[in-house]
Amino acid sequence: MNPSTVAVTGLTVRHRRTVALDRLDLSLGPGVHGLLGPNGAGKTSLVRVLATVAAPFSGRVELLGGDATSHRERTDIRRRLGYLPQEFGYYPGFTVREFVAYVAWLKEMPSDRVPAAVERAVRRVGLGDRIDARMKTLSGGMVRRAGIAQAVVNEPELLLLDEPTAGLDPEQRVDFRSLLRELGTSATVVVSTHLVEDVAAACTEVALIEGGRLAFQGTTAELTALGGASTEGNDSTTHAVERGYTAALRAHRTSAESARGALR
Ligand SMILES: Nc1ncnc2c1ncn2[C@@H]1O[C@H](COP(=O)(O)OP(=O)(O)OP(=O)(O)O)[C@@H](O)[C@H]1O
Repeated sequence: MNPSTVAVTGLTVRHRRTVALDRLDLSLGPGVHGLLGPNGAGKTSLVRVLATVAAPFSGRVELLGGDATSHRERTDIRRRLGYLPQEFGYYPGFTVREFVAYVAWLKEMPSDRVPAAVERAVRRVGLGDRIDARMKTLSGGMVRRAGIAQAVVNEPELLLLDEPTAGLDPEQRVDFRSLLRELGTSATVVVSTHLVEDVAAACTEVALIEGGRLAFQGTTAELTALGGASTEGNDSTTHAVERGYTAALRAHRTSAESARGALR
């Protein structure tokens, strides 16, 4: 069995006729992994499979040493992972405490551990002073933070965050990135994001997806190095990670194009 927290082989995900992921192979271990790619690349499709809320069309998905396609093993995997979807629902009349406790209950956490775990999770996202406020009274950014709290309440070994910083104010983003770094010292954290600042500040590794295939995987430093010295734009505004991202995408497109050419 593969020792990685996430071991995906030949993963294909389809939405009717659209192929969102195309025979993807990916292994991830502890650390903070930035999941990058253009709009429609397949990031959300991948995160949803890793969160076990969507089923693959084909391929193998091993999470935390278990087979995610096996009903029995999936239950154990779900207890041990945390997931923040791009959009999530909640009962508007619930307080933040009730919302996070409800998720702890869904994760089948021992009930004597829940109250302290809920308070810790809510404090970690800087919502301690609003813990007894109703969800419907929170701002969009605060709802997002409550969403992050529910994702970390069970101290997950695998944490999946789909665009977690969308809607957070700059100060909260800075705090959130330091929380990510802390979580990544023990857990495998996957963060889908369009913000290169998130990657530069919090991610140790990067997986870049395009057209449902892996275009690049390596450390953030390796991605940055791909960008080389800037020859275009103003260096102070063109971030080094952004240049690496663009260079990796272009290299992937060129090699995909020559592979297609060889087949013609
Ligand atoms: N429910 C759906 N029905 C049909 N097609 C879908 C559905 N969800 C996603 N797709 C398609 O699958 C592909 C991958 O979409 P996905 O949402 O995984 O990409 P993404 O990388 O998360 O994009 P973004 O950065 O815009 O959030 C796209 O072509 C998209 O149009």
